[in-house]
Formats: sequence, structure tokens, C-alpha cells
Amino acid sequence: MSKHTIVVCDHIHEDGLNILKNTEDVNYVYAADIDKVALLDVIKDADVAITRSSTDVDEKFLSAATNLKAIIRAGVGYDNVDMEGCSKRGIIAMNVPTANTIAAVELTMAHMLSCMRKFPYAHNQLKQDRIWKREDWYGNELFGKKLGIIGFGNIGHRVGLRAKSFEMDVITYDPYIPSTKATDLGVTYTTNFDDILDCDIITIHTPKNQETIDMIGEEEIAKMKDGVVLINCARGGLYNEDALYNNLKSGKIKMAGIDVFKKEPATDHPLLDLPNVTVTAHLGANTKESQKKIAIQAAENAIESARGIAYPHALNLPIDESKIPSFVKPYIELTQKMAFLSAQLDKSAIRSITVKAEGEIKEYLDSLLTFATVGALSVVGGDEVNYVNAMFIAEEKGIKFETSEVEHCSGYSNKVEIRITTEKRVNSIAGTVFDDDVQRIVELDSFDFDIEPKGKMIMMRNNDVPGVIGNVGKLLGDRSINISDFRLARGKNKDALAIILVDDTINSKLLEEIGSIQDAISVSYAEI
Ligand SMILES: NC(=O)C1=CN([C@@H]2O[C@H](COP(=O)(O)OP(=O)(O)OC[C@H]3O[C@@H](n4cnc5c(N)ncnc54)[C@H](O)[C@@H]3O)[C@@H](O)[C@H]2O)C=CC1
Ligand SMILES: O=C(O)C(=O)COP(=O)(O)O
Repeated sequence: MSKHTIVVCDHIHEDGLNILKNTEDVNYVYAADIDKVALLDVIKDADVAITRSSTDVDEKFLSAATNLKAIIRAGVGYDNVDMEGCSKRGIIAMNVPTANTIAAVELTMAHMLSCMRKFPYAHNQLKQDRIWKREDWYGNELFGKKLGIIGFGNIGHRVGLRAKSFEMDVITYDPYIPSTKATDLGVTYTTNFDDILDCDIITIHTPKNQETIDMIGEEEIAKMKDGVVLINCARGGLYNEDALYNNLKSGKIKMAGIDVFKKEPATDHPLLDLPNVTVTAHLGANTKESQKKIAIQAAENAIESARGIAYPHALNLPIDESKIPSFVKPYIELTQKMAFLSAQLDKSAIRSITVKAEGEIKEYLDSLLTFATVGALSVVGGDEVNYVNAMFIAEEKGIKFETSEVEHCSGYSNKVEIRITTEKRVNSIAGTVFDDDVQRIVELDSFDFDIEPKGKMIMMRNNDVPGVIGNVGKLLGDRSINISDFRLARGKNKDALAIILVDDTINSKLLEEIGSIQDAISVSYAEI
């Protein structure tokens, strides 16, 4: 039995490890305790890797992981995964998005309470210094304070719910949600970021990306109330770390609760020297409950993706398969097959790929274009081309793309047409699907057909004169090639196109012989 190598790069719960260990077709490699340089050697054999935030999936990692088909980020944030690098290599990246939500929510509340009561400092005074000095520790209450939440997703909205139970006045800024998601929970929704800056406590729960890096800097802090409290249990760098340090030092920010740092591990970070921070070492997801759930999901997803069965929570697929209506799937398959066939007919360099569609299917033109590109590039690229990397590969080759919606006029309920322009000519092919899943090619180079996209096909263009069919039949018979189907379409210019399905592979010598039959104009061969 061939085994799939799954490398676990970071610490995950043993329940996940046990699933991997006990799966017969998995070669399980535990690499969480080796350093990241040694990991580069181990990762070269991996079909699938499981990582957390401690492993950067960067150029070095990806260049070493030459066999990698999928990567599972066992958590939410994937800002340490080079997504473009994965896509270019056809590696499907997935995360495990909701399994650690509660852990991160509760750590956020812990930091908030800890900041309000300076909990670690009060704790240390008694425990380490053995001093009983209650007058040093007059804290503040959450009750009645205004809490600003930036990012109202899985974690942010649950922080809001919990803050409401502390009778806080909660307001959120998240331009990507409907306002009712907040207002239904009794949370004020704002599109004015300054409303957040006016809060007593601010907590951030967005992903880390170009839009959110340094979202809070000197300018924003200057607008805040004196004595504001800031919490960050999302990602280091969402609050500009220099601005955070300077304003904690000046006392403009009273306290900050920080779980995450721009560069981790952060054992000598300047923030650690300040007397008004509560810090944790990126522990947001570190509850046994969350880690158990994540590890089980990560292990199961790793096995499914290694077997090529499913890619749950894939992050870099051009389409979300679960959201595609069932009628679209056969069109996607047909489009890939037609492009694969068409690109075989003329193997010169492709300059452009155009996909046209009519009927309801035209809503899915972008997906159809991706699959047409996979089909066309697979002729030369084989299995290395997939729907994650096809567009990248095509762009690198300088191939141009076009899509267009066509007025409904062919009589078919839906029709997809692909035009592949090469250095030599334009190849066009069109198809439709009958009775939900009967795929048919209905046009080839403007000749009408009705043929299944399957099998070994000789395409012969010839002058429409008597004797050609007989001659080609005889030649194939003489070479012991059985014809399983023969379709003929007549053109407008006294020409005809035959699609001849055969049982055996046709080599280039025989193809040349067919091409030299009298009145043959051109001949090509393709297999689907
Ligand atoms: N400290 C830790 O160990 C953990 C940290 N995290 C981090 O917490 C953050 C939030 O995670 P989830 O709530 O699960 O993600 P999510 O995807 O459910 O929510 C993110 C929210 O941020 C919003 N958003 C995106 N860009 C925004 C912008 N420019 N301004 C305002 N809102 C914006 C989105 O619309 C979405 O509602 C992520 O950065 C994640 O990596 C998650 C789990 C554990
Ligand atoms: O899920 C996330 O985004 C986290 O930050 C948790 O990261 P971790 O898996 O604990 O390295």
C-alpha cells in the first residue's frame, strides 16, 4: 500500500497525533521538537504538513518541501503562510478556523480583567515580594466602560457578548459585516473608526493583512482618551509596536494586554520591560479543549487532503466547491476536458484562452476560465498543473485571458465555448450538458457535432468529396486499428470535419499517413 507522508511541524494535541499514528496509509513524522533548519530536511518528503504559528511557511520552507500537496494551518491566522508561494506550486493551504475561538475569547477577557486590576503585579507583590499593601492596588471596573471592538468575527463578536454580561457599553467597527450582526446583539455598529478611538478599552480581532497592519499607530493613539486600555490577542503589529511602547511609557495608554508580538518568540521585547503591560506568550489558542478540537480536525483534514478526497477550509482555491450549485459541476468538468482536447490539436505555444458562456452558466465564467486553463496547460504540464496554480503558471507564460457572456441564442439551455489561440491558429470548441450530467461536445472549429468528450480521437479535416471516408477506414483497417465511432460534419466551404474514435493509440507516423490521404486537409489526434 502506498503511504502518504504527513509531517507535524508544531506541537498539536496527542489526540490528533494518535489519529495520524493509527491510520494505515499514513507515514506519520513528528517534527515539532526539531529546530526549523533541521525541519527543512524532514519536510522534503512530506505530502502534507501540519503547522501552527511557530513555523513560517515561507520561501525556504516551500522550496524544501518539493513533494508537498497540502498544508494545514492548525489554527485561524495564516499570515505566516506564503499563500502566493503555495498557489504557484499548486499546494492547497487550509486552516482550522473556529476550533480555538473560545480559547482566544476567554484569553481576551482575562487580559481585560487583568489590565483593569493590574493582576500580575498585585500577584507578584504578594507572592514574590511577600508584601501586603492593599492601598497599592486600586483598580478599575469593566462595568459601565465603553469597549471598542475592531473586527466582529468569530472571536470579536463573542468578546462583545461577554463584555455585555459585564454591563459594558460595546461598540464595534467591522466594515465587512452587516450592521445587524452587531445590533442584534445589542452592540453599537459604527463605520466611523474615530468612534472606536473614543473608547475606554479597545480590543482588536482582525486578521493580519496589508489593511490591518499598524491599524493603530501614533496618530490614532493621539486621538484616544488619556488612560485608555488596549488589548491585542489577535496578531502582533496590528498595533504599531513602537507607538504602543512610547504611549505606554508616557502613560497615555494606562495598560495594555498583549498576547501576540510582531516577531515571536519575543523574550527580549521592549514591551516586557514596562510596568503597565500584562503579557502572555501567544497563548490565545492554548486551552486543552481548543487544542484537542484543532488537532483532531487538523489530522482528519490532513488525511483527507493526502488522499485527495477533500480540502476542508481551503484558503487558496479559486472557487469554493461547496458553494457551487450541482448543475455547474458537469460544466466545469466538460470545460477542462474540452480545453485539454483542444490544446492537443495544435501543440504550439498558447497565446490566449477565451471562454464564452451562455445561459445560467455564464455566472460562473471565472471558474470555467480557471478549469479551461487547467485543461489547456495539462497537455504539457500533466499532473503538475491544478486549479490552484494554473492561472499563475499561465500568467508566467504570458498567456492572456478573456471571458465573455453570450446572448442566449444557440437553443441549448447552457453552452460553453473555449477558444485557444496559439502561435499557429485559433482552436475553438463548444459543449453543453444534457439531462443534468450528459456532457457533449457540440462544436469543433465551427463544425456541429454531438459527441462525448471521451476516448482516443482522430480529427480529420478534408475536402467534401467522395471516397475520403472509405480511404481512411481502409488505412486504419490495414493497420489493425478498430474504429469505435465515426462522426462527420459538413462545412459551408465544401469541406468536412470527421471525428474518428479509435480503440488504439495513434502514433505520429500513422497520423502522417492519414494526413497524406488524398483530399485530407489536416489531421490531428487527441486523447481524453
Ligand atoms: N492569540 C491567538 O492565539 C489567536 C489569535 N487569533 C487571531 O484572532 C484574529 C481574529 O480571528 P477570528 O475572529 O477567528 O477571525 P474571523 O475571520 O472570524 O474574524 C475577523 C473579522 O475581522 C474583520 N475585519 C477584517 N478586516 C478588517 C478591517 N480592516 N477592519 C475591521 N474589521 C476587519 C472581518 O470582517 C471579520 O469579521 C485573527 O487575527 C486570528 O489569527 C485567533 C485565534 C487564536
Ligand atoms: O489560530 C490562530 O490564529 C492563532 O494565533 C493560534 O496560533 P497557534 O496555533 O497557537 O500557534
